[in-house]
Amino acid sequence: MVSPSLRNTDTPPLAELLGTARVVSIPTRTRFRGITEREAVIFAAPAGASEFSPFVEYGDTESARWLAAAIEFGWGEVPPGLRDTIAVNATVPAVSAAEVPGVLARFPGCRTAKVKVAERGQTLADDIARVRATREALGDDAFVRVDANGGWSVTEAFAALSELATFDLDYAEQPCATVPELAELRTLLARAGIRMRIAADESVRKSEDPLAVARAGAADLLVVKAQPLGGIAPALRIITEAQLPVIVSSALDTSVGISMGLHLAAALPDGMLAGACGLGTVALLTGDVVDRPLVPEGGELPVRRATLDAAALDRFRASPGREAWWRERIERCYVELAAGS
Ligand SMILES: O=C(O)CCC(=O)c1ccccc1C(=O)O
Ligand SMILES: [Mg+2]
Repeated sequence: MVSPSLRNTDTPPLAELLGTARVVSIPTRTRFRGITEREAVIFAAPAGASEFSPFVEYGDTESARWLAAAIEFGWGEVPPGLRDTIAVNATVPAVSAAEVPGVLARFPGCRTAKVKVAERGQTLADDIARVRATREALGDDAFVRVDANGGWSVTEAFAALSELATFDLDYAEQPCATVPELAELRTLLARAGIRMRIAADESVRKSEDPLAVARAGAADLLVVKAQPLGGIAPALRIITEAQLPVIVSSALDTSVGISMGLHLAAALPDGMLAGACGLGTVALLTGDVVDRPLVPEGGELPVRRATLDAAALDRFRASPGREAWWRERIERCYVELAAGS
């Protein structure tokens, strides 16, 4: 992993960082990767609002990269944008098939949907029903993807994707957890004559070496998230080196973190984007912290910074205990970054 450092930005002192920080907790509409409350730190920073929102179970070393991203976006510069709108996908959590139309309705105009599969406690039949409902709702000319979050073994993935292939999938995201498993699965699918592109997500954003999956030829495309990779500039470096098409996605951010992803997607030269980006996820939250939430309209989002809404920051303010927890986490991550620079 490119070691995160504070070298290339105008790094604020810790006191300034903490002084501009607001901790919020926003309920999700439906459970998403076990989450029903999305906690985030929002910085009212000089370059514009910025966000720090590593998932609560992540360790400090991993979370420090998310802090480097927040500092870059709030105190540094964003690269020039090459487009001013970004097409986004609908994100369908592991809901029942009957709930799929209601979820899709939150993503007006989206002609691409990404469906969560391999959820713990569910079966392949549940996945098939959810994917079928999505394909039926969107029609044959839409793009439908699945995301297993590494939840399948190679055998399970091969069996599942053999069946799901009948729905003409755009790609399968992180079907298995490890790079060797992804490589083995691709070989098995090719041998069986099943055309199915494989996207790597966790193998990029949670790996010691985000380029290992590309080097191993274990994926057809990469899902890239700005916060976990340490910011827009580090993500662009990884994309350039990987030489694979990419989808820019969110980590269930508020509109502030979504704006970071939009600026990354906007900086990518034509031909590097593999399709609609996973940046429509504000639609999965019950609220937001900005004036004009970055929710999809006509299947796309405008590339712009978000402006904070003071009343919303108050409304979603986290409890004093959670606020103290996040402030201590920022301090620990800041120390890790300072040590790395
Ligand atoms: O890509 C999308 O459509 C939305 C983002 C998403 O799925 C996600 C959100 C939070 C954490 C993990 C993931 C993921 O892609 O695995
Ligand atoms: Mg994913």
